[in-house]
Amino acid sequence: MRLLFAKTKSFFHEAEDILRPYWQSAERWRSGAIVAGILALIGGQVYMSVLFNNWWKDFFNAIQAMNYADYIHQLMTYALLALLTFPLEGCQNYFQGILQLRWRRWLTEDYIGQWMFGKNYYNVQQIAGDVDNPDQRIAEDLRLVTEDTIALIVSFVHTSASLLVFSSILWNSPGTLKIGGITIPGAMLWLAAIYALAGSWINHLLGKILAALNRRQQRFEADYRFSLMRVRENAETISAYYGEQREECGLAERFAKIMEAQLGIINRKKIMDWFFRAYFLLAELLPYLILAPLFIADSIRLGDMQQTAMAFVRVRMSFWWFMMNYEKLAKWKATIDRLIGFKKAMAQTAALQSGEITRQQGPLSEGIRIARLDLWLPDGQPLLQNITFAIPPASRMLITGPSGCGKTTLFHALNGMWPFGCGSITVPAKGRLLFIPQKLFVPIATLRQALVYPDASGDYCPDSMKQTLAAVGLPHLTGQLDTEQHWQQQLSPGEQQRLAFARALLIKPQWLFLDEATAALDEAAETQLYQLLLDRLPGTAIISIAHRPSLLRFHDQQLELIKWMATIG
Ligand SMILES: Nc1ncnc2c1ncn2[C@@H]1O[C@H](COP(=O)(O)OP(=O)(O)OP(=O)(O)O)[C@@H](O)[C@H]1O
Repeated sequence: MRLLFAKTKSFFHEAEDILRPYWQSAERWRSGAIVAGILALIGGQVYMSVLFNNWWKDFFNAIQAMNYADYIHQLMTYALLALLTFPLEGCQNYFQGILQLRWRRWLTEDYIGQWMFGKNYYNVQQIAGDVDNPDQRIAEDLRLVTEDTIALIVSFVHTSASLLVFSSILWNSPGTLKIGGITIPGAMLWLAAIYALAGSWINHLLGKILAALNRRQQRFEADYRFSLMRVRENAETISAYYGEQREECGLAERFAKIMEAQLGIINRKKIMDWFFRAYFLLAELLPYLILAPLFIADSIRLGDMQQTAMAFVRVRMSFWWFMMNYEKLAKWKATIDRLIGFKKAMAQTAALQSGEITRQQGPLSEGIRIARLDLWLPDGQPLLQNITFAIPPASRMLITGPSGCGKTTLFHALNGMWPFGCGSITVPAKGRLLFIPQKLFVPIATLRQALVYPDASGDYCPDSMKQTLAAVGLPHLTGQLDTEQHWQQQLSPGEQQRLAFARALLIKPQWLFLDEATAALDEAAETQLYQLLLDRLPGTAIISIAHRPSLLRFHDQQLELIKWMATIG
């Protein structure tokens, strides 16, 4: 029990970290006003339900007295009450929706910011742990957490207010219970409370596994969606390998996991439904077991019996809140758990970034300097050791070495993307570094935007874009600057590499890092593109990773890496 209490306390503490920041943001006053509006509407609804409760008494008393005029009068009153009630709930739903929208927008901006900050979106993939599908956490979990938190709190407040009001009605109700000759005061209230709380507890025991089952299912759903997306993204390669059967098997395996998780949830819900049905059937009858004998003995009037029975239902339903919302609470907890995982992963990656590789800024004239740099794999195994070299402005360096020795990782370290290691990297405070990675990224956008990614296309002159495209061997694309396409799928790997050179020529960085940037091109094209770089960017330092010795003539230094150390030639 103590363990359960400690666990619950720590969960709510962590949940507070997810939910509180919005209510401390600049939006808190506006949203606070919306919350005040919702509370006022809830108050109005509870007040109306008390009026309705009184109406039931008067209505049945009119029937019992066989008073037709009063009966008609009660019907008119009902119509009036109904007219007043309708807008209250509609307005409350509207305000709830607006509040959810604002909260979700704020959280989404905050989470996207955290994800993008300090290359977290990349670094998070390097660390082990519970960091699956961050995209789902941002897109779906933030929607769910805002929707469900508001819905649960609003319904809890509504229920508590109803409980308070109807408890007092029930406490003063005429239903009495005698045990051993002793009259129990507020017997109907006790009965409603005990029955509902006992039911809620049994329901909790039956359903406590649901949170874990829901979490598992959400994870499998996200994995499945991601696999489908990968098939779409890599359609060409899969098709070239005739990989359909393998993909079908993979998708079927992932889908089977969803089925299995879903079945677990269905089975658990089935047991809970059986219990719920039996519980509900008895609950309907319960107030009349006490009130009907009193009515038959002529101790109470029909209207009093109906009013008490209605109040009994309201109190029972209020105590039942936990049971009614069990599944929603389980889903809400699963969502919060996933967001806590996301936050922890972001904190973990932020801690990695402040690792043992020191990055500092230096004067432009001294260029980039690397001193006593060791690089490790994420599990701590050494990759490269004691690397010291400098890249002066406008110099040309070729980095070679056997596959897997750590060339790309060295680039990642220079780019601030590899936190595992120690030593120091000094980068000039001024002057732009541009990295052209092995796997080029071409956004789904207009060619104009794709060409100068990540810069804004409006900063570049269309004529120079066209001229550069023609110079790198893509003259057929000059007329398509405003065409929006999935360029990565449409362009051949060689064309994508030409596009990367065009990007470098337009952006004109002071330091240009090329990671096997001509691997998909023939030697003639490679020569032409490198010559273009030397001619058009004479002030740019070019650092290339390549396997082909033919590139040596475009560079004046060679850094040869072998696993665990480096030699400069
Ligand atoms: N996130 C990671 N987790 C574990 N190991 C990694 C990770 N990233 C890279 N490695 C490993 O580090 C080693 C160096 O990889 P890197 O890509 O730097 O090699 P490379 O010299 O550029 O190879 P190539 O010439 O084939 O491109 C490889 O053995 C690779 O498997």
